[in-house]
This record gives sequence, structure tokens and C-alpha cells, in this order.
Amino acid sequence: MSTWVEEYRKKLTTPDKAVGVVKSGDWIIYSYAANTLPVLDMALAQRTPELHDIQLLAGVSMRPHAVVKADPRGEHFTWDCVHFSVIDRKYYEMGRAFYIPLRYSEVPRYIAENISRIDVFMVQVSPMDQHGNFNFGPTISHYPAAAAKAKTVIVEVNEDMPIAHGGYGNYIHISDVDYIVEGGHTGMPQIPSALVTDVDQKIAQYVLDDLRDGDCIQLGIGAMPNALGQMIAASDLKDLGVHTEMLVDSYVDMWEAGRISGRKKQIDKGRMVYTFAGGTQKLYDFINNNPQVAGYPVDYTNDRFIASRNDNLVSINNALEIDLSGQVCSETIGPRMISGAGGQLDFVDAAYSSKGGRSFICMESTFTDAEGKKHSRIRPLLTEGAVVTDTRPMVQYVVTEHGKANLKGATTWQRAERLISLAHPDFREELIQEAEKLKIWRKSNK
Ligand SMILES: CC(=O)SCCNC(=O)CCNC(=O)[C@H](O)C(C)(C)COP(=O)(O)OP(=O)(O)OC[C@H]1O[C@@H](n2cnc3c(N)ncnc32)[C@H](O)[C@@H]1OP(=O)(O)O
Ligand SMILES: CCCC(=O)O
Repeated sequence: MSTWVEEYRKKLTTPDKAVGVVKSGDWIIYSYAANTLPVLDMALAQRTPELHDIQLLAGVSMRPHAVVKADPRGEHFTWDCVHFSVIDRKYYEMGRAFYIPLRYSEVPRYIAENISRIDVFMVQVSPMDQHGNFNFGPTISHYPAAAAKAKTVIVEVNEDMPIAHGGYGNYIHISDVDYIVEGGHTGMPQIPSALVTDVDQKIAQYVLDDLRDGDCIQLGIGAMPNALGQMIAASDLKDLGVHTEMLVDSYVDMWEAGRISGRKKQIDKGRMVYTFAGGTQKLYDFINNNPQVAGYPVDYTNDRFIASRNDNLVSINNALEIDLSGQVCSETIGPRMISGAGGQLDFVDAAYSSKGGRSFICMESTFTDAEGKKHSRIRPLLTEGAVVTDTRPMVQYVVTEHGKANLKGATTWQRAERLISLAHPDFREELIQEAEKLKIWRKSNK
């Protein structure tokens, strides 16, 4: 019997016993995204009445949580998110979730330096290999930092979790684990690609027109990046590379269509680099035992100095609104949280820092509210309470279904002119009047 099998037996316990280590006042990190924990979460929820003032650091939830259901008023567990998924956004609307404003690249450092202690790290992993390693599967993110900081590490084994190859940090060794819980076949969360509209396709076409053979791409989340992925798959682009934060289904389409080779990358040549993967079974099957993909901690993927070592890095992300000076908001509607800063600014910065690189911030020019009223996403000023995700000196290309504009180095009047040309025609006159009041409209334009 190998040493690791013996150690496995010693550390194997039931979910109830494992969560028995939690005490009132503890700080806990829950693994997230496709590693959202079903079994340990259920066991912890059963202890709700006896536990108080527990901080749960989580976010990007891809399954609902029993601890939130068991404590709808947040009297026992506080839900602190590094980023909101649709599920976390629902918790926030219930008054149950809080946000930690951070660039995603900083999360490991925040754990190492800015949290005084982590009492427990609970993480979903794949079954142990013969060397005593548990693979983190589709999400590496901040898990190595969490494991290094936590006083107690509990792994929940999911028999269905893919084994993902990585650069480093994609495994935790049994010697660094305190308790093992066997979750059985708990499946993988299935996140279907967002439905693509004609507007998404028009926006994606403007970006596609700018892509060149050998570019190294980062696609954000949502329908437009998904549309672009499908359009790249159908194009004749070749030798694309991938250095991204999130891996989604459309990368599999691009790979299968022969668009991605990674041959022109300066680092991680030939490999698709990411920090978390979320999509359908097609994606989880693709990453399983595939040496062509490499999962890394987020302070590698999203670090501007590392990412920008790849020439021609092209970042393509979505935003919610932009003001006429070029400040981009991608995370709130006024003061209402929608998602988070995530890795947007990391990649806007990295792409521009890369030789030949470019960054694209994309948005539909309008938003239609529940009453059917259209609002321009290009606004004189950001909605009161909105936060700035990308400051105006950082922003390069902005794209809507009405065109594409480069804001780098543009004066305030050029920004106003270029952005108004991207606005929906119904709003252009009103925007010009507001630009005049803001003293960013040239008299010679009249
Ligand atoms: C994982 C990665 O993305 S890696 C890329 C780097 N990270 C980032 O870019 C992080 C910041 N960006 C993001 O979070 C996203 O790209 C977003 C939020 C800007 C856009 O994401 P999408 O999924 O395309 O947004 P979507 O159009 O579905 O809008 C999200 C929500 O905001 C609401 N919303 C959007 N615009 C408005 C508006 N002007 N007024 C009111 N509500 C609005 C939508 O109704 C939706 O709400 P719901 O889910 O409750 O129905
Ligand atoms: C976890 C961060 C997700 C994002 O960048 O959108």
C-alpha cells in the first residue's frame, strides 16, 4: 500500500465531521466557479443555528448555496464575493452578499497580505492520483494562496471533475490537506453559452475585422465574446494563441476549427492559458487530461507583466456604460452591483502593454429597461453612483454596433466626437447638447 493511500485513509472523514472544525467567528474560503461545493456546503448549512459571525469568502457561484438558503437574513454567515455571478447577484438583491473591490490579479496577494487569517479553506478537487495529488480541475485562481494561508484545508472529492494540466499551482498534495470528504459523482455545473443577437454579431464583426493571424486572444464573458468566438471559428484566421482569464466553450470551437495553434506565443507556446474554465460538458471534456491547455493561478494569467510578454495580445471585454470622456463602468448600474471589476482592467492594461497588442471594450449602444424604454449606454456622465472600472487614460478601442473608435491619446473633444458617433442615432443630438454644456464640443462642429 502506498504511503499516500494510507494517509488518504487517515484523513478521510464524513462531511459533518469535516465541517465540525468550523467555529463562530471563523473566516472561510469556499472554492467557486465550476468548483462550487455542493456537499460541504450542505453540511455547513446544517450547523447554521449554532454558528455566528462566519465570514465566507466566495463569489462566481455556479450553483446555489445551502448556507444562504438556511440563513436568508445573513444572521450567521456573511457572504463576501470577489465577483458576482448571476447567483451572487441574486444574493446581493436579497441583501445577503457583499463585494470586495479588487482587480482579479490581486486576489492571491490580498489573501496573503490583507486578511489577518483564514481558518478554513474548503475546495472541490478531482480524485487523488498515485502520487498523492488532488487536481483543482477547472479553477486554479487563488486556490494555491488560500491553501497556503488556511489553518485547515478540507477537500471535497468530485469523481466527475476533469483533471486539468497546468503551468503550476493546479494541484494540492495530500500532505497539505487536513480532511478529505468523498462527494461522489456531483457532476459539473453546466453554463450554456449566452444567446447571440444580431447586435452582438455586428459588434463582434468590428473586432474580427481587426484580428490578424498569430494574435493572442483574451475573450471576456457574455454573448458578444461568444459571438466573436463562433465567428473566429468560421473565419480563416490562423495560428491564434490564447492567454485568457476564463476559458469558455467557444475556445473549443475555435480549437476544433483549427484557428488556434499557440505557435506564435512568446510564453506557454502551443498552450491555451487560463485561470478558470466554465461552460458545458464539452469544455470540461476538452480540458480533461489535455496538455494543450494550461491552468495557472490568477496572479500569473492576469499579471500585466506576464500576459504582455505575449506579442499581439488582444483583449475583448464587455462593459455596461461609458461617459463622453471615456470612463468605463463594467460592474454597476449606478450604485447597484452587477458583477465586479474582475480581470477587465488587468487585461486592458496587459493588452496595451503587449507589443502589437490592443484592447477592445464592447457594448450594445442602448439598454432597454423593463418598461420597454431605451437608454443610451454612451452617457454624458456615468449614472450617479456608478464605479469606474477602466479609467479613461487606460481605454483604447470602444466598439458598439455602430462602429469602433480608438480613444488612446484622443483629446476631450475627439473623445466626445468619436463616442457620439458610436451612440444610437436617436441619442446623438441630445449627447451633443450635453457635450456642449460639458465644454467638450468644438464650436467648429456646429
Ligand atoms: C470572466 C470574464 O469576464 S473575464 C473578463 C474580464 N472581466 C470583466 O470584464 C468583468 C466586468 N464585466 C462583466 O462583469 C460583464 O462583462 C458585464 C456585466 C459588463 C456584461 O456581462 P453580460 O453577461 O453581457 O451582461 P448582461 O447584458 O447580461 O447584463 C447583466 C445584468 O445587468 C443588467 N443590465 C445591463 N445593463 C443595464 C442597464 N443599463 N440598466 C439596468 N440593468 C442593466 C441586465 O439586465 C442583467 O441583469 P439580470 O442578469 O439580472 O437580468
Ligand atoms: C472572477 C472574475 C471574473 C471576471 O473577471 O469577470
